[in-house]
Amino acid sequence: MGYIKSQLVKFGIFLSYLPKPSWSSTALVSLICIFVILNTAHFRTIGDEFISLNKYAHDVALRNQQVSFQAQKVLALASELSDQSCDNNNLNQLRRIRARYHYIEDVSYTQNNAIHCSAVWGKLDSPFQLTAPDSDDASGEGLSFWRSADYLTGEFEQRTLLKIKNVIVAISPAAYLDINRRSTKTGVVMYNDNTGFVYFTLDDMPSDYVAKAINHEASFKDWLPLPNAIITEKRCDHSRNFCSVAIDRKLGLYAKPFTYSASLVVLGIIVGIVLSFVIQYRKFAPRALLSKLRFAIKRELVFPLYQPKIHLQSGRIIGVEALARWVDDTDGFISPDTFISLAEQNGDILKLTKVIVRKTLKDLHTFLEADRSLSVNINVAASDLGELDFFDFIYREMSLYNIHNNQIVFEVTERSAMDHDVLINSAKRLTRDGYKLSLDDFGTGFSNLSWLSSLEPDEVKIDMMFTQAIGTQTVNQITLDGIFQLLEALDTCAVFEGIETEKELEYILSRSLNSNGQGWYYSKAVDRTELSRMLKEQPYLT
Ligand SMILES: Nc1nc2c(ncn2[C@@H]2O[C@H](COP(=O)(O)O[C@H]3[C@@H](O)[C@H](n4cnc5c(=O)[nH]c(N)nc54)O[C@@H]3COP(=O)(O)O)[C@@H](O)[C@H]2O)c(=O)[nH]1
Repeated sequence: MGYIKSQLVKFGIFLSYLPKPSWSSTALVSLICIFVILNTAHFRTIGDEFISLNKYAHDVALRNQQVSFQAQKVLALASELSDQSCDNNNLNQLRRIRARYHYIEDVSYTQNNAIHCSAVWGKLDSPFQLTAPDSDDASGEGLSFWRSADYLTGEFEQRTLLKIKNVIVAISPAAYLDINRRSTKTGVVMYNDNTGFVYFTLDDMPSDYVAKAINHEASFKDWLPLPNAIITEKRCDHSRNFCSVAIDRKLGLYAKPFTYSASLVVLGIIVGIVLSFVIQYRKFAPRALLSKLRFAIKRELVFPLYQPKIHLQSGRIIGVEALARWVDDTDGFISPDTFISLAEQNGDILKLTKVIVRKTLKDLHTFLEADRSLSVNINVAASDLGELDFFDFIYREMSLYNIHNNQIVFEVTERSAMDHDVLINSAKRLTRDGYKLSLDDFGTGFSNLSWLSSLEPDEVKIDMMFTQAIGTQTVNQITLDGIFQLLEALDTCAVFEGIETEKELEYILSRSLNSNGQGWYYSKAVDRTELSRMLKEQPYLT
């Protein structure tokens, strides 16, 4: 119990962190979900109903053929008998005929619609007078038809009767009983296609639906969730003008118990609420991260780690690159690619740069003051350089320490578009003040030859995609060879980023002895304490 309770509390805390959707949007999304779920269930049910009605109509039509065949056969055989005297011999003949056709309950002889004898009831003491038939000669075969006539069976028992000449057959009441109709709300009308005369109806066929069933034309409207919609399946034997039409009333959800629809509504509400939370989360998660980032910048919770920059031939650590890191209380480590872009896109990058610059100078000033050949690369977004405040800030921070300006290398990362002239003027101002300039990600989209000629950087950083292409026989490898040639012609220091293997290091050294590099082959970014140890030990010296 205690465990469940604590999990519930945790779940409650988790929910409280989620961005809450408004009531109106939740209601709207829930309504849409209810609509979709109800309609989907409705269409599925109607689809099933169509299938089962089709089968039912087919079975009834087949049975009609069998019943009609048997009735005609019995009528013909009985009328062909030479002896129609109703004596025992004649009755036994009738019984033998009837026994062969199980959809026929009885066969009898009449005179003027008065029955004198039948296979089941034998010779009657006095003739049994039938009511007038419902239809005479409806099929043009001299046929009389009673839908439901009082028959010999007794009071309250009616039979469907067919008569040709003086012979009457009574259709067995069980003739259609075994047809499976899967739904209690389906029924059948059997009628004459020519005259519209209704022979009889089966199953659930209210009288006010008879005409509707006969006249119904199938259309897409049958699928609409309307309370009075019906679907029908018609089968006709045109040689006899005989049709049967099966009808299903109360379609889709109208056929289901109220609790079924109610549970779908509840499901729609639940799905709607969950969906609203998901939508809200998707919509506001970046905003939530941004507000957390702003909080982290304000509280100076972002911090730098330092990746050593090595002179590749000697293995000496000649500098470091300050790389921003952010570990959020709830989300944990957030990649700089994510939060730097977020800060750039939302106008917070300068504030972030300032935190990193302030912390870097504070962390490293003793190392920089102790070794004047040591430098630190600090990433600045191009947009930072367009801000006047940036220069005042740098001036103020640098004045706190005895660091030479030429020990600071500003690495210009060009992610957002920036006015070319503003960037060039700012870069010139930095170099005039004695700072060094590094062009980051050289060889990629924003950092290309045009920037190289206009910014005149002290250092170019060759993007790690070229380093990692070494030995791959790819376009990047070919481009890298071109970059080596370019570097030979220029008096610019090159730093190869992302060196991960000895093979990469050897290749770079084989092409350019004086290059610098950094990468996981040497070290990932480390904190001040680890850096201090590395600077003292110089572990990569060859
Ligand atoms: N404007 C600012 N941009 C910054 C700052 N801090 C970082 N960044 C930029 O964010 C990008 C991602 O940085 P990060 O995840 O820190 O990745 C750096 C290194 O960790 C990574 N690296 C270094 N060596 C290797 C290696 O051998 N293999 C490998 N797969 N990755 C390696 O490369 C990133 C350093 O990139 P670069 O700056 O181009 O030298 C990145 O673009 C940063 O620039 C900041 O304070 N401000």
